[in-house]
Amino acid sequence: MSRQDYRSTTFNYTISGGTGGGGGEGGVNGGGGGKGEGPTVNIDHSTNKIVNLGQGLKEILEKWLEFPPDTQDRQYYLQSLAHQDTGNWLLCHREFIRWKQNSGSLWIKGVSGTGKSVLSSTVIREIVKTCPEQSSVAYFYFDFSNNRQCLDIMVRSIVWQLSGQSPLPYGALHQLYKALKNGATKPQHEDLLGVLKNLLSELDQTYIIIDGLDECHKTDWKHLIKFIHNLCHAAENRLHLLFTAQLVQEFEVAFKDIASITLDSEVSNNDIKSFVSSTVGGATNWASDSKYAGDVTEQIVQKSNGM
Ligand SMILES: Nc1ncnc2c1ncn2[C@@H]1O[C@H](COP(=O)(O)OP(=O)(O)OP(=O)(O)O)[C@@H](O)[C@H]1O
Repeated sequence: MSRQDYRSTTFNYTISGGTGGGGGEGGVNGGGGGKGEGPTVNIDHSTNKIVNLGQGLKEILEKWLEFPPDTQDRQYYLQSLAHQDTGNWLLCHREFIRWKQNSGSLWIKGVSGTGKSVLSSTVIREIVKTCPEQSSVAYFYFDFSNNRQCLDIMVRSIVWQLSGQSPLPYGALHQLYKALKNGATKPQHEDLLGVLKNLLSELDQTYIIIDGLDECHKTDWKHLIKFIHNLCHAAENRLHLLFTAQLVQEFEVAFKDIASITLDSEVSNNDIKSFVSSTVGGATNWASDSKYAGDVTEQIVQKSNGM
């Protein structure tokens, strides 16, 4: 359903689970209990956005999904590492521009340490900054250090982020919550995939960026590959999916038909040079002397071999 269709639709919400009213005045028999009231949802009909989830529908759904991480912490951290202007080569790359402007998938691949995660954060910054207001963005960093290595956590996080950007925020998720006995049952992988497909069909241009597929638990790889393939074929024409991963055989085989950019020493040398030359220039020893700085930078860049 498009945004336009929502404008002419009336939504009836039945929400259970509110708090009962206070007890009545004590008498010989005690007073009657107050009237229970469910959480209220207010919809701004000019935008069809939920403006107030009343007594915590959003919180109820978030808890039901076991608090999906939004990984903004990782985004901020990686952007703090990115040396100024590094990654610009990618933003100007023909394949990247094609991906940004047209729906489809793009795989950024490279061995460990070639800067895939930092580049992902640059891509996310670029998309958030430059894409039209009606587009939606969700991202996830698989990450050993934060124990974010499960496919299930990634799916919950992406569903949660996109739910908040839907024309009817959290509507599809709330439907699922109701269908699963008002949250008595936890959603299965397939349930969440159904919500994700709904979201993708109702959202305008949607950008999903997933960093570090190889950092997902290997036991989940089979399902992860299936998930990526499903996304590639869902919601024709409106999903832009970018993911990064090391060059492992399983991914090479599974994603052989997906457009890709390989990070090798050739493409990353300019970024490395920019970083090394600013570090050498700021050194407090002989290396920063203009007589030697150029040579020192060249030697380090050569020895770094793209990492
Ligand atoms: N653009 C950059 N500016 C400054 N430092 C960078 C940049 N890119 C990478 N680095 C440095 O290199 C390190 C490794 O980068 P990153 O984690 O992005 O690589 P990766 O390819 O994702 O590695 P892995 O596959 O092992 O996860 C970073 O922690 C950072 O110190």
